[in-house]
Amino acid sequence: MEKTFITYQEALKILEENKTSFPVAEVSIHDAGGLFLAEDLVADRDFPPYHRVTMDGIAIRHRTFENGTVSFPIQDVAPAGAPQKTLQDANACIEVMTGAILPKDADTVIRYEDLEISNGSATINVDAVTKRQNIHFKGIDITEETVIKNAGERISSAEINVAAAVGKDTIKVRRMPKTVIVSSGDELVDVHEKPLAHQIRRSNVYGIKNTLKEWGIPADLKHLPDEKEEMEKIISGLLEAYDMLVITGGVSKGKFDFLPEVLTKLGVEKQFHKIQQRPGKPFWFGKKDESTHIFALPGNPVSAFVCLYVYIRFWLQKSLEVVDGPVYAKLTEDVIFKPELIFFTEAKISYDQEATLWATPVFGNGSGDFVNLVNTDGFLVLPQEKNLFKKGEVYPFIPYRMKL
Ligand SMILES: Nc1nc2c(c(=O)[nH]1)N[C@H]1C(S)=C(S)[C@@H](COP(=O)(O)OP(=O)(O)OC[C@H]3O[C@@H](n4cnc5c(N)ncnc54)[C@H](O)[C@@H]3O)O[C@H]1N2
Ligand code: MOO
Repeated sequence: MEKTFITYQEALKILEENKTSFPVAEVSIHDAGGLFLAEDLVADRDFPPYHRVTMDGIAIRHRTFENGTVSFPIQDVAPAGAPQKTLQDANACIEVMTGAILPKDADTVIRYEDLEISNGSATINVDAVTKRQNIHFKGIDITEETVIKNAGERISSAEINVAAAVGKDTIKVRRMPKTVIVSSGDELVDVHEKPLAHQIRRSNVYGIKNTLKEWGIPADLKHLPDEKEEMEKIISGLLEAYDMLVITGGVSKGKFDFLPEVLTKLGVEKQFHKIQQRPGKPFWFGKKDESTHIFALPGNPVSAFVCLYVYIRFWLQKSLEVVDGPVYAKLTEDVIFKPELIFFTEAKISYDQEATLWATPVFGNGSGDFVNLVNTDGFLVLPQEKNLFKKGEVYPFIPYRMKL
């Protein structure tokens, strides 16, 4: 019976065929972290832009030292932030500070720790002084007009540093989809409410919202009742207002699982419904007018989590043209899984001293047991074609936890 559902690979193929491209927006450097570059970051000058002194001390001409001079009268002081000085006399020195421009006609810097300073002279008290030491030479890191980071890459703090250094107070980025996360089900009350005996809090959407935030996508939250007309009215408005709808619950076979029917009625074209997998089988994906993408995740929190990290992440990566190879981990123990489904196993990871990543399955009580997610780090992808997965075998691993 499962065969009427599509496979994991087929689902990925359909998602890729339905990738979109996000428009370009210009944002302040303060808000660009985590977003994707829509322009190259280019060096506006050499890095470093001048011969930069890297130690506090004196600058000399090395030839003079080579010829036997160890005491140098101090001609001047060059602080960081002052225009370049010139070493007027080859037998003299200039005191230089870290970050200063190397004085003209000097070629070597000796740090204060290797000097004796008295009566306006610096005496070198070490034998070894290498020509050009303690200087970060102009353009050695990168030269003017070189692309430092290509468009398409994600902006981390390292790219923010570079953007600031090249004078970009605004950065062109991909504008992420305007997103709403929608819960459904009359058993759900909001986080600040006290649930009655037959109710639970709608926890799911808060976790999904946080994940999307980590991916650079702020999202609004909405709730749908299990009532067809009301559901239709609300979703119709959301389809107008948002680029991406992430809905949880109401996609299975229950008497109140109206969602697929309502979406179809509102002109959303179904691309697939149900995948040969556990958990997350009832996952539904569709789009409206090429512009609005709708991901209806199963209500069970672990299933929703799996579909978010496996499929929504994949669709976003394809839409942003992110190239991201899989992470692999080794099983610490045998796993037997009989159903002919791909199995996304909750697992905890650890590294051993050979730098091998190990994954230990931590089985909770099914896809409703979201407390178990607190004890794990991601999902091990155990393929459909096998039933026995042996200790030491390597499988793709999809992490959901960032480790510092
Ligand atoms: N006869 C069948 N029943 C079910 C099937 C099936 O194939 N045939 N599939 C099962 C599977 S697998 C899943 S997964 C669930 C998915 O059902 P729905 O997507 O319709 O989700 P709901 O029924 O609305 O909710 C399931 C479960 O999750 C809780 N939930 C829902 N939303 C939230 C939320 N925002 N925060 C926390 N918890 C939430 C809800 O209370 C239910 O307990 O269907 C199986 N049934
Ligand atoms: O496969 Mo459904 O996704 O529980 O548990």
